[in-house]
Amino acid sequence: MDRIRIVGGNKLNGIIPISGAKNAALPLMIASLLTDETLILDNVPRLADVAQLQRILGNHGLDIMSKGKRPGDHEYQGQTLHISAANIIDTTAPYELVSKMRASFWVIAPLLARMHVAKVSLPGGCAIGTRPVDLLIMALEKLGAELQIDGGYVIARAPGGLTGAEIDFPKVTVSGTHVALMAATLAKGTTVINNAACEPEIVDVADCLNKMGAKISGAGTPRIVIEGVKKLHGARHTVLPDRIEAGTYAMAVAMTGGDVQLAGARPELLQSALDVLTEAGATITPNNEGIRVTRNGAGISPVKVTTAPFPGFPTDLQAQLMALMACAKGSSHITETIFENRFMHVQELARFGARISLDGETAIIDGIAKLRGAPVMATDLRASVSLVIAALAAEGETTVNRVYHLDRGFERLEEKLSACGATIERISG
Ligand SMILES: CC(=O)N[C@H]1[C@@H](OP(=O)(O)OP(=O)(O)OC[C@H]2O[C@@H](n3ccc(=O)[nH]c3=O)[C@H](O)[C@@H]2O)O[C@H](CO)[C@@H](O)[C@@H]1O
Ligand SMILES: C=C(OP(=O)(O)O)C(=O)O
Repeated sequence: MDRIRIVGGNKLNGIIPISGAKNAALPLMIASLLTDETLILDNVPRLADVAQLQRILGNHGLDIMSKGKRPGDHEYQGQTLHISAANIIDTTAPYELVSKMRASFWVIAPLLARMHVAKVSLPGGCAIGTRPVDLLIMALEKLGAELQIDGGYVIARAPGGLTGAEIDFPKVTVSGTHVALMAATLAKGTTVINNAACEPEIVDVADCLNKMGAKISGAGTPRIVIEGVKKLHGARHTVLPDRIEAGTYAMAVAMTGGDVQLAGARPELLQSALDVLTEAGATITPNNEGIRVTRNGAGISPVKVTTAPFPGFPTDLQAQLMALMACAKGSSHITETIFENRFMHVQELARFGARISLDGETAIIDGIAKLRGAPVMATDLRASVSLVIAALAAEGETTVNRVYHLDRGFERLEEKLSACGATIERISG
């Protein structure tokens, strides 16, 4: 199993190119199931989750062609995928494939919408809470599907096709919104999604679906209206930049000090995180090429932050902020409201000497002057990268074990950080 070795203490200086967003690329790839024509996706990140979804889509009978680099392409340019679901030969998504990645469960929506039948294993994904799918099932039932759970599979049928309906989510759910949105595009009549997630990745998927001929309005607001159409067609779409990757590197710079340009990052996608970083003492300068992050001299100030659905502070940056606050001059409070068990990084950060206590859904972090490197274990995707951030600023050497979690969501992490002066290497095997 690969490990990452980091020797801390170097400031980060240089340019970090921001990749396409994992959490948009995955549902966009899944949306290709809705049409028998080719969907072309540009700026798809090279990630383990993307490769896994390619396997899942391949199992349904999709042809996926990945275009290689062309002269003049930037070394970090994302890949272009040509995905064709001309023939769906299998409407089952098996446990062996789906259990590795939560988003793969979402294939249930386009399969039901187009094929009127789907059998999909209950999902896996990051161990950050119980993560039920009751609201996804509720949304599909509202659209007229019959669902039952048998042997760990959700078996869904809609013999006459789906029918538009009013879907009221009792809580904001990204997965629920993606599923309802995709299913409703081919339903008969109009669907209204109330209390929809407003995350930029939802907007990106809705934009792509509209290019494919869907009739969606209101994406990015809590009320999305979808007028069902008979058929969708092919389209070409560029995956939006990864706001979580951008926020992660911004926190790394705030932690180590230095001056880094996050090339291609879009500030409006992570304004709440940028505001918190400014409060913590980093200087954030949006510019034409992305976002410049600097911290020179000044220490890190403590903050009080509560995670919330977009445009609030993202849960996917909570662990990284906690690593940063481990070195703040004072006591910080971070409250996690989205997932009930997203504090697995606390015990690992403690190995660096961080002083963190938990009180229900709030972590209290008493900053210390210096963390010390240690062997640590990656537990989930964002927790893993919080350990990398801590290690970059810690005195001495850190080994991060189980880095396959990182590979799910961070493209070429070691290359991007070492290009900015970090001492970081992957140890294979
Ligand atoms: C691949 C992807 O895009 N993953 C993101 C997505 O996860 P995901 O789509 O799984 O997150 P949701 O927004 O659906 O979950 C939010 C909350 O709703 C609960 N819930 C959800 C569905 C359901 O049927 N019942 C239910 O109770 C969840 O347990 C959680 O407590 O949004 C999360 C919240 O921004 C992010 O942390 C993940 O990175
Ligand atoms: C929790 C995450 O991913 P997933 O929903 O795929 O588990 C994440 O991207 O931080």
